[in-house]
Amino acid sequence: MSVKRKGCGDVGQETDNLFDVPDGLLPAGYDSESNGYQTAIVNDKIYVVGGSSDGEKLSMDVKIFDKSTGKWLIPTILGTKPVPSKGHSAVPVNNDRILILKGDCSAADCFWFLEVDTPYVREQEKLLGTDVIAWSKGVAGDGSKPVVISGPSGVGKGTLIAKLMKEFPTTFGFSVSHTTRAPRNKEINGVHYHFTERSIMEKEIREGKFLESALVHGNLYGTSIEAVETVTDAGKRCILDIDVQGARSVRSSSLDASFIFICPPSFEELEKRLRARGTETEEQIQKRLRNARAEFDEGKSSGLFDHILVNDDLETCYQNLKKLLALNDRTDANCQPTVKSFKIPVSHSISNKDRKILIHSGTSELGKESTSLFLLDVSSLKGGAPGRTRGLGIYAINSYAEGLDDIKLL
Ligand SMILES: Nc1ncnc2c1ncn2[C@@H]1O[C@H](COP(=O)(O)OP(=O)(O)OP(=O)(O)O)[C@@H](O)[C@H]1O
Ligand SMILES: Nc1nc2c(ncn2[C@@H]2O[C@H](COP(=O)(O)O)[C@@H](O)[C@H]2O)c(=O)[nH]1
Repeated sequence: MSVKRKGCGDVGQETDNLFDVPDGLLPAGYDSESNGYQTAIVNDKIYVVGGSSDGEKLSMDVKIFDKSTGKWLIPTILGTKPVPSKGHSAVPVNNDRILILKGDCSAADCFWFLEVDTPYVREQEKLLGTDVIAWSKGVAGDGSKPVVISGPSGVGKGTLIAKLMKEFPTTFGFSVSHTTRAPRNKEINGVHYHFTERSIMEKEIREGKFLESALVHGNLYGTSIEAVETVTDAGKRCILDIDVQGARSVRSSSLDASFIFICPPSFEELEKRLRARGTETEEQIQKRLRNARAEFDEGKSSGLFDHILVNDDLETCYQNLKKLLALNDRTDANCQPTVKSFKIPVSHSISNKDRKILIHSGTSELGKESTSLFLLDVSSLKGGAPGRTRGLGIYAINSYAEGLDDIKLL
C-alpha cells in the first residue's frame, strides 16, 4: 500500500499519482493515517509540506527526509513562505522543484514553487554550506519583464524614470533600493531609497534577502527581493535603477529582465549635469566622474545590455525609451493586463504527466454535481527564486466530458 494523498481538503478522491510515497519510506507517523501534510519525492529526498494546522489552516512548514541515509535533514529555507491555506497539494515538477497548489486561494496566490535543486538553490548551498530550499511564487503567463536601467551617475536615469512613472503610474512600479548613503534634501525614506545602516544591510545580504548589492561610489546599494516582489505583486512592471555591477548580478540571477544602458552625449556634459544637480561635494563629484569612465566602457562593450540610449535631448531620449518599451501611442489605461480571476477549490486532486499538470475539482452545488478541470503547463517556466516564477500556462477545461476542445487560456 502507498501513502495516498487524498487531494486537498480530503474529500476522499484518492489520486493514483506517480509521486505518491510508497509505504515504509517515511518514518512512523507519516503513514496513510496522517493527514494535513503533502509529500513529494525529488531524487533521493522526500519533501513533507504542512503537517500541522491551527484548526482551520494547514502550516507551510517543510521537512526533508533523505531516503538514502534514512535521516531527516534540516535545510535553510530561503524566500517568502506562502501564507497557509485550508489545504494544499504538492507535485514535483521538472525534477528540480515542487509545485504547491493552495486550495481556496485567489489566482494571484494559489501557485507556489518550492525549489529543491535549481541553479539558485545549488549556488546558495555552496555559499551557506547547508541544504537549501527556496520558495518562489508562481505567476501566470510571462508578465512584463522587469526593466533594469543603468548608466553613469548624472546621466539622467532618475529623470527618465520619473517621467515614465508620471505618464504610466499604474503600469510601472519602482524598485526601491536600500542604500547606506545619507539622504539628500527632499529624498524620502521608503520612496526614493530605504536608507539603512551598513551593519544591518550587510546582515540582510548575508541572510539572502537581496537580489543584488554593490559598493557604488563608496556606499553600499542593493535591491532587496522584497522590493521587486512588491512591484510584481501589485501587477506592475518593475523598474530597477542600478549601477553596472548590479546589472551584471541581475543578469546572472534568475530574474529575466530587459537591460537598458543610458549614455551621456559627452563627459563634459555629464560633469555639467552632476554639478548642476548640486547634490554632491566636489570630492564626490570627482569620484563619480572617475567611476563613470569605467561604467561607460563596460556598458558599451560587455554585451550586458540589450539596448543603449544616448540621453542628449531629454525629450528625444524619453520617446526612444518609450519605443523600446513598446509604449508609443499607448496610455496608462490601455497598458493594463487583463485580470484573471479563478479559484482552485480546497477539494481537488492533481496529476502530473509530460510537464502538464491536471487539476481536477469535483464540486457539488445546489445538489448538482459539476466537474471541472484545469490544465497547468509548466514546460516554459522562467525566473524563480529569489524572485517570482513566471511562464505558467493555466487553462480551464470547463466541461470535462467534452475534452480539450473546450480549453481556454486564463
Ligand atoms: N537630457 C538632459 N539634458 C540636460 N539635463 C539633464 C538631462 N537629463 C537629466 N538632466 C539633469 O541632469 C541631472 C542628473 O540627472 P539624474 O539625477 O536623473 O541622473 P541619474 O543618472 O539618475 O544620476 P545618479 O545615478 O547619480 O542617481 C539632473 O539635474 C537632471 O535634471
Ligand atoms: N547596484 C546597485 N546600484 C544602485 C542601486 N540603487 C541605486 N544604484 C546606483 O547607485 C548610483 C548612485 O545613486 P545615487 O542615488 O547615490 O546618485 C547610481 O548609478 C544608481 O543607479 C541598487 O540597488 N543596486
